[in-house]
Amino acid sequence: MMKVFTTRIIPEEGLSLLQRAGFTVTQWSEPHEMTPAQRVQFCKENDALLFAGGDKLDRAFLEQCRHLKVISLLSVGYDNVDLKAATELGLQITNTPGVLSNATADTAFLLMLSVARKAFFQHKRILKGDWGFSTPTSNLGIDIEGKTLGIWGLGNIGAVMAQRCRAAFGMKIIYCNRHRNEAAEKSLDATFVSFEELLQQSDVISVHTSLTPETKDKFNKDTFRKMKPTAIFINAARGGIHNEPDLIAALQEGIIWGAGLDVTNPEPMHPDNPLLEMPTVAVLPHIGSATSETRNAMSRIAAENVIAALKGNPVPNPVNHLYNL
Ligand SMILES: NC(=O)C1=CN([C@@H]2O[C@H](COP(=O)(O)OP(=O)(O)OC[C@H]3O[C@@H](n4cnc5c(N)ncnc54)[C@H](O)[C@@H]3O)[C@@H](O)[C@H]2O)C=CC1
Ligand SMILES: O=C(O)C(=O)CO
Repeated sequence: MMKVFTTRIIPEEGLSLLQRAGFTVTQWSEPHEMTPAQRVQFCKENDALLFAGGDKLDRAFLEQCRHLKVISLLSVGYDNVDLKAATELGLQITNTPGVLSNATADTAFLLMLSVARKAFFQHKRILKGDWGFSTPTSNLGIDIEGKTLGIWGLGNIGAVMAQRCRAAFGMKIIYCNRHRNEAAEKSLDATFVSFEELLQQSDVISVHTSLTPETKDKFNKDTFRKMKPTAIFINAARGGIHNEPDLIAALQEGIIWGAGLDVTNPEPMHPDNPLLEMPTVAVLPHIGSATSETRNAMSRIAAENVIAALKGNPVPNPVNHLYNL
């Protein structure tokens, strides 16, 4: 009987699919990470790995997994995997695209509105017993209605964020992407702009690219300086895309107005991070896709990738070919 190991407890939908397909499934159920040695051991004892969590899967680890029929990621992001090494070693890697776009875009939307209205900060004031004496000039946020949203990375999630913002707030949509997306331009009335124009014209910038050598640290001292002093920066993609010390400085010096982060660098964020005390900042602990419906759907897709690989069929969601993008 073929054996599958999952690096976290996975939702019921994916688990029961694997079991109904006749595989023996072992799950890591401890509330902490396994050691690297345990991970290698589990890999050796199984035929497929269903990988949840952002740990690095580097060449040294992958070399010990050559016998696996697939490493099925329970995520759309694959930046934690050395895809070049995996491909050279003949290891199939798969992901779970599409099903988490709505939930993740909703998280970006939640952050945008929370920053604009300083919601997390106001909540913390109440917790501290500081409801305060309200005046017509206190507790002011900013309106989102009619403002310009700049999407960096108009793929699956970026397109949903744009659609939500256009429908809810009549925002003007501009975007910068590796390729023009003419369908989205029509349906969202979106305008394709250069990265420089995106920085200069956006009231809100929402980042939805993958993390690659090209996008790493793209938001830094220099790029924040090109943004409006009233701008809000949202990142629900990967923390490595912004330079965190530069973001802190940009907010402290009033170079930009606010930031909403579902992803940080590093994760977890240290509780003493100054971002957590700033009124115009909202931080979430990487919960972009964390709804019951979405995580169930992700587990189903991840299980389908495992089942296809173990039955010798083409996997529905391969990512090996993306390593040079
Ligand atoms: N916060 C969270 O929990 C989640 C975060 N994510 C992150 O969001 C990312 C995007 O996910 P999807 O929208 O599903 O992927 P996608 O592949 O549909 O979209 C990514 C878009 O970014 C563009 N892009 C990539 N590099 C670029 C560059 N250098 N310049 C301009 N555009 C570039 C691509 O052309 C593509 O249109 C994932 O890679 C993942 O890291 C995804 C799901 C949940
Ligand atoms: O899918 C991803 O890439 C995530 O970050 C978690 O859903």
